[in-house]
Amino acid sequence: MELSTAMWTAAVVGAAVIYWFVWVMGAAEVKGKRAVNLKMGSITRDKVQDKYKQYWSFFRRPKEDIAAASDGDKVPVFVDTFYNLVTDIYEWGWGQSFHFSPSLPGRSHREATRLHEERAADLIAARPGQRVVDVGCGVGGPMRAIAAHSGAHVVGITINEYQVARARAHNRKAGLHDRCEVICGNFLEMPFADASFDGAYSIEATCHAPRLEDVYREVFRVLKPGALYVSYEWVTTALYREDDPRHVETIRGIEAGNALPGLRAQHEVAAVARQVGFEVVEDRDLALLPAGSWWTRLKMGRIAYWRNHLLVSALTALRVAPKGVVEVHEMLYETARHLSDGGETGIFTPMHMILCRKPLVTPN
Ligand SMILES: C=C(CC[C@@H](C)[C@H]1CC[C@H]2C3=CC[C@H]4[C@H](C)[C@@H](O)CC[C@]4(C)[C@H]3CC[C@]12C)C(C)C
Ligand SMILES: C[S@@+](CC[C@H](N)C(=O)[O-])C[C@H]1O[C@@H](n2cnc3c(N)ncnc32)[C@H](O)[C@@H]1O
Repeated sequence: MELSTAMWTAAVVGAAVIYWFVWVMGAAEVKGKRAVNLKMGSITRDKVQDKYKQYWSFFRRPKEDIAAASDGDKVPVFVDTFYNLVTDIYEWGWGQSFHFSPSLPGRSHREATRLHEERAADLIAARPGQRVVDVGCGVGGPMRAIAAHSGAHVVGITINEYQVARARAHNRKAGLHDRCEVICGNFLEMPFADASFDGAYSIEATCHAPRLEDVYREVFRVLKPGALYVSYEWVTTALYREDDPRHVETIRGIEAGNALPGLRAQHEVAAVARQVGFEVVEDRDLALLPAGSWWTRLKMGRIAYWRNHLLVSALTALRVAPKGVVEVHEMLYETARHLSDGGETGIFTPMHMILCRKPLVTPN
């Protein structure tokens, strides 16, 4: 074979391999987001690396420092930065629902995710004609599943402007835009009138609040008397020991890689709900047996994470993805390891469920 023919053949084969690697192997978990389209939310390309560094130096500190009054107020700003950095990577590698669910034998991750969301809708007895608030809605995976399942009108709130745009685009595409609304705002000061909702839910979102009572008090305020609220909380369990360095490393790793100002203990959740005025109807960990383990999906994804790492490194070298994406991806890889350690040891759960009711009459 002539040299030029060999070179052309190599070029064509190389291009085919890159195409296969990026567009076929690197296909989004849920069609729509691909590696070549990774944006970093509303951060401009040249600022991604700096924003990541700022994020990391804020959240890698011990929770006592983050919780200090002055820095506690900065948490929502850094949570917003976090979601600018990770939203596209989450959609690309996980899908439109940014949460875990118990694995179900014979069912796909997508089905298990949907059933976990529908369970929230059933717990608050959401039904057609009702107005329900999704506290910390992400790009709206749960909102669409819940609106479709229950027939209720869902209003989602997220601190991140980029997620609002993504959620609205997905709602329109799913034909659910007349029943799913999304607004940008802080769930610690919701822009909603008192007693304006028939129900509320939050899925793996209130863990970003520096003080759980602040978000629960807001949910209480916007609910009508008698209305139900369900939350899936990220907490440490009774098996967590502060004097075990491996436990501490796992929990610190989970906090730093997920923009958390400090995980709460499982037993604190119901006490906070009562403190703001709720009646606690049910309070239990949905991860406990007979539930299938939620962390197997993370462990099974390891080969895909390596492929993704090579892909983001190549795209950064080619200047398709902005500088900083590789670091963000590495942080997520690390956090996935801490999360599955937390699940396997049983010291952490992302699905402690609390179901509360706002009393018909609120005592003075
Ligand atoms: C509720 C929260 C988010 C929970 C999960 C949706 C995400 C937690 C860790 C994330 C991921 C870790 C590894 C990534 C992988 C390296 C990459 O190649 C593809 C995306 C990941 C799988 C990513 C997906 C989302 C998570 C599972 C928190 C923030 C309160
Ligand atoms: C892990 S995501 C979960 C999203 C969604 N519940 C889901 O399961 O797909 C957490 C969400 O909480 C939102 N959030 C965190 N802090 C917030 C705040 N102070 N105000 C409003 N939204 C907030 C984030 O923007 C994000 O949308």
